[in-house]
Amino acid sequence: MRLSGVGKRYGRGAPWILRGVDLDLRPGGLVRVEGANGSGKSTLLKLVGGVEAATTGTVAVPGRRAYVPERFPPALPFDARTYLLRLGRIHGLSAAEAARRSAYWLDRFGIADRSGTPLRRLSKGSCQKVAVAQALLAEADVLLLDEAWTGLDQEARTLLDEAAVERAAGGGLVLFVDHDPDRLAGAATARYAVRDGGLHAAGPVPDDGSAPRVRIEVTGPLPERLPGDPARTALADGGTLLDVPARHSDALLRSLLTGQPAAHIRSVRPGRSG
Ligand SMILES: Nc1ncnc2c1ncn2[C@@H]1O[C@H](COP(=O)(O)OP(=O)(O)OP(=O)(O)O)[C@@H](O)[C@H]1O
Repeated sequence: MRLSGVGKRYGRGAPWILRGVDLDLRPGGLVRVEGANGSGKSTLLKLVGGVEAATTGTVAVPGRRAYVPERFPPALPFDARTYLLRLGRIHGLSAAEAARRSAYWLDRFGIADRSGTPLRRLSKGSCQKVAVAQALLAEADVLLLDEAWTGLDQEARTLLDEAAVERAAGGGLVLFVDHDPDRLAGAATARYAVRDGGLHAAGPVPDDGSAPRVRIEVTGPLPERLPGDPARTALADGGTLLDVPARHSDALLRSLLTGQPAAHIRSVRPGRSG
């Protein structure tokens, strides 16, 4: 994904919100965007998401994009299931796949019993779950989360944390804004700050090898891609030893347990640090 010389203002004569922004991000990144209120974080995500057009410069984002806006319009004339099905179709899924993924995320967020409720009658928290679900079901190449955790209960926040990590580990690029400075702190691969219309690298999050790791011994066939991109060592008895940073271990274990066919997990142990 690449932004080149991007500027944005909302109308002729209006102040520039962003100017001369260059950004080059690779798949697999989990990127935090920070900045003061009104600095232009949402504007940046909207440009990447194709929701707003750049005033100057070019925005090149390959693949499928999914976006959770800061504010979800609650007055949409759909129930949750119909809305997710439609969004799934817009994301390019077949009707059957859209239905399968909609049901999966409604269930994961614990609102399957409200799938037929009109969105305007759902609580704010449930509505936010639907807003998040529509983006997750896309399994997008670029996932944009604009304060998507706000309004979610703790369980749903954790689920979204894991889903974001999984998307990045699965080769997606995730950009997120959140007021909690610790949001995905252990998992983020880079941070950028929007300031005075410019985008400034706030430093890559160091992975100096000193982070705790987890070792998982499995048997059975493994997919090519796994959350956390674990190091793999073939064992003499045909099993495989997977070694991942601990922050990816939940996502990895879930993926192993829910894979088709599910892998057989023989042991899970703390690994080396440093
Ligand atoms: N559709 C719009 N029309 C006019 N001005 C807008 C529009 N959207 C945003 N702005 C203005 O652009 C500036 C940046 O807004 P933006 O929402 O991108 O900032 P932000 O960093 O995400 O802010 P916050 O942290 O408060 O959500 C603000 O001054 C805002 O008023």
